[in-house]
Amino acid sequence: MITLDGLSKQYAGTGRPALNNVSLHVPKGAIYGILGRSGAGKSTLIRCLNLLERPTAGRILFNDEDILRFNKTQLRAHRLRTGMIFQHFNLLHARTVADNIAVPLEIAGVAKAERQQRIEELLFLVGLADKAQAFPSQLSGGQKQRVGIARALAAKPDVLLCDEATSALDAETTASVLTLLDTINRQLGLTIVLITHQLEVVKNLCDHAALLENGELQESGKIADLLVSPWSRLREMLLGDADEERRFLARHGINGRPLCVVA
Ligand SMILES: Nc1ncnc2c1ncn2[C@@H]1O[C@H](COP(=O)(O)OP(=O)(O)OP(=O)(O)O)[C@@H](O)[C@H]1O
Repeated sequence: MITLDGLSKQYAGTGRPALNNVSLHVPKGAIYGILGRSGAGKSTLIRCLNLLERPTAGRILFNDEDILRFNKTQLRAHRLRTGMIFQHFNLLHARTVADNIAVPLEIAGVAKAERQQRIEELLFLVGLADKAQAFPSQLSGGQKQRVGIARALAAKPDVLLCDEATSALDAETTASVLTLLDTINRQLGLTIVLITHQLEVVKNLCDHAALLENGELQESGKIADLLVSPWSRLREMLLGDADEERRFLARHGINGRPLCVVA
């Protein structure tokens, strides 16, 4: 579905590249978590996926099409097929919930009656059917992120990009937003790419993961495969105490203990 091939990004006037020769593959329907510390290059990477940032080298393939070769019309269509949610929600404060969700539909030129129907469906999907006429200032953080998710899904994208989507939320609200993302992935078959510095997000939601450090990809792949690799640092990071380890391994289809490590 998405392939990054030798992706690099050097911001003007900086010594070290923010991304250095990053290659990875996100299969269709995956929930792909990209982990890294502050400054690792996560935001740069996710912003390259809809060309909010333009890489300085490499290719970005969506379904085998190189988006760096898109003209303006193709790029506009690509951005509608690529929904995005943000740490601080980025809602329009003067617009109601319904009118926030309408934004991508207005950009796509969807007629008013169809827009209204789609907004109702989306509000139901994210559990905010009674909040259509509320303003963002009247919502909790978790509710705001649900509006962000509904807006990101409005134009029926193939991919949802999540930029530290739960970093501003408490643990309980984070769990409910992760459950919603999991449901959307299953029900709509949506591919999700998320960046986070929260290990818990990758543990609780993702089936694929990558680790970025100083702009370089350290490792990447299916979590079930990383868990049986003796060299995997992600494996070390993801496995907690014995009980948690048992549950986590079972979730990824690896049962029985002790963990059988294969080369
Ligand atoms: N617009 C910019 N101009 C110059 N340098 C930038 C710019 N944006 C990011 N950088 C630099 O690129 C590197 C990667 O930054 P990036 O924001 O992608 O990392 P991150 O992993 O998302 O960090 P954080 O979790 O703190 O947001 C950092 O060294 C940062 O200072």
